[in-house]
Amino acid sequence: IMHPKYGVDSNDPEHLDEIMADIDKWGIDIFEIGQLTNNRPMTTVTYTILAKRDLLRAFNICSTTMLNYLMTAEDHYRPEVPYHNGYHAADVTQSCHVLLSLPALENLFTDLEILATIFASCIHDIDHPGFTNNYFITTGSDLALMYNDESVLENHHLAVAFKLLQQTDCDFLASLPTKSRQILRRIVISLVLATDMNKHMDHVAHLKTMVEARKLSGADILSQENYSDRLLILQHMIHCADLSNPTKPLPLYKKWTDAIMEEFFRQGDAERERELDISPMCDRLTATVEKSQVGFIDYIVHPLWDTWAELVEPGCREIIESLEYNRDWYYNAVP
Ligand SMILES: COc1ccc(/C=N/OCC(=O)N2C[C@@H](C)O[C@@H](C)C2)cc1OC1CCCC1
Ligand SMILES: [Zn+2]
Repeated sequence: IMHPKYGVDSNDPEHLDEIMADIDKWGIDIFEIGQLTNNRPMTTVTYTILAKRDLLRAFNICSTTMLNYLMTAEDHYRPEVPYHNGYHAADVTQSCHVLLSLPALENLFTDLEILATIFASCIHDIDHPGFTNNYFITTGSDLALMYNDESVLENHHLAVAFKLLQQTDCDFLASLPTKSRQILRRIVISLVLATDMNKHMDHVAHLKTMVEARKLSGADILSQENYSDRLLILQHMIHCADLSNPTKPLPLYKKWTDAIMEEFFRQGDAERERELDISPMCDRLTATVEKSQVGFIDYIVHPLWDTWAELVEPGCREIIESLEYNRDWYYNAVP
């Protein structure tokens, strides 16, 4: 049977055509895609990317099954959560899609590794409750008990995503040979676990090591990477995509900031209510939004992206310029 062009119906197909023409570009308007697809940005973006990369055909994936899985997965993101919802999943998936196409990474990854990266991106925050790992650990939640305080949310996202494959007509991996399924599952697990912010410093440290190694070896391409280095590059990539909001066009970045701050403030409200210490940046009564973003960029996002940009030189020049422009904008906006 035939499906709509982007996998989902639209109230304005011509306008959706215009927006989706930018699917390979940094800075596509994910919010606009959601408005044109009745809040299905994740299904729309992921299906379009998999079809465009010919991965559905390469792995003999039935479109209907793929769409059943994606819509079911998107239904397991919580629309009432301001930031960690289907829009963020679509954003990280599309951002990884663009990074996978960087010239320095051309022909580096197998189709299975690319399928795994796109799949990991679209489910990496599934069923996110809108509170941080630390909140679940300090409140002694069942989730923290289940995962022994270690990457609590990330383990939960993985368990939910793989469990959904058992639903009727949702196992889009059914026709993959067992060996390929095992390899894909290994990669997806390592990529989603890599989105735990506690791993941030390890990402930056390893990226710096790889940049230095390339300077010493003089090799200008990453082709000779062995399997473990290739997997590490994919882990750094999804972490960069997860922290890419400050590198996007300012109008989009500001929407992401409003969303994450509302999510953090609701956590702060819950902590105040429960007479717990209010987490940093989560107190809506004392927060300094602009200053927090300058700090977020200076201490976390810029060090990460600057090192990534050096590794994939020169493919991320414009992205870094956008980040530095946005940093100055927030710096000047500090009251
Ligand atoms: C556009 O802004 C953001 C986009 C995305 C994120 C995502 N952060 O990672 C997930 C997360 O929940 N944590 C845990 C928290 C304790 O620390 C966080 C630095 C990371 C944070 C953003 O801004 C924060 C940081 C400064 C002001 C609010
Ligand atoms: Zn995320």
